[in-house]
Amino acid sequence: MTARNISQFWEWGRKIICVGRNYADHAKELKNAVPTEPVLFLKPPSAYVREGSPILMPAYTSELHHEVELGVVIGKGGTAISQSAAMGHVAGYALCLDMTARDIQDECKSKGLPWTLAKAFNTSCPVSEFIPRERIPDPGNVKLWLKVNDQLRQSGSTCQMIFSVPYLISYISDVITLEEGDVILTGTPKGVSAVQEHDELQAGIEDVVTMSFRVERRDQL
Ligand SMILES: O=C(O)/C=C/C(=O)CC(=O)C(=O)O
Repeated sequence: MTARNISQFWEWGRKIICVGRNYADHAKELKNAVPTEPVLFLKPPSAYVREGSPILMPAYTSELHHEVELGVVIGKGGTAISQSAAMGHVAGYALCLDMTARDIQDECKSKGLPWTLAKAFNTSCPVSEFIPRERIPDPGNVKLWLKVNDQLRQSGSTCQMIFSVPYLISYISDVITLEEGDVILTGTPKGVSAVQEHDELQAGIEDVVTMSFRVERRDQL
């Protein structure tokens, strides 16, 4: 799959499967137990936003958090993919943000409700350009960072992930068939924090890609 085709998928929309609590330090900073199995949730394709458009903070949250993540772009679909075959299904990568309405997520957690309002709103998944797989030879050794208004907030490496990319592809595809153009968000390292209207977020994968987004407030919803 070419970079051009993949960017079309983002415009047409494919599903986004997210992995929560995949870094022990982040699980602990939110006072969660370190998981023994991947924690999964979904974002719809309408969550994607590309550079040049703002992240729209829903009116119902007063605590919007950034979470910087490595996104794995699926190039060849499959069900019940083995770990040994998993990397053959990867077209490439993207730098992604999992924007999270933390106050709403906490409320949902306390009521035993799903996280949809907190995680799946429009523009909750800012993404970089497509990164062909050759540019990231080892997805288990990728340095990620995020700054808010030029101040470093997150800095981590995918070597800290609890569940590796091949494990996640295998685990997810047992439950949800993966299709060409799907993206797996692999979880965030520690350092998540709140952003405000008019903040500028910059994020990067060291030596590979950078991206920036402005936060604006959405008037309704
Ligand atoms: O359980 C919580 O309080 C929060 C979990 C998350 O938001 C997890 C992630 O999205 C992540 O770890 O990347």
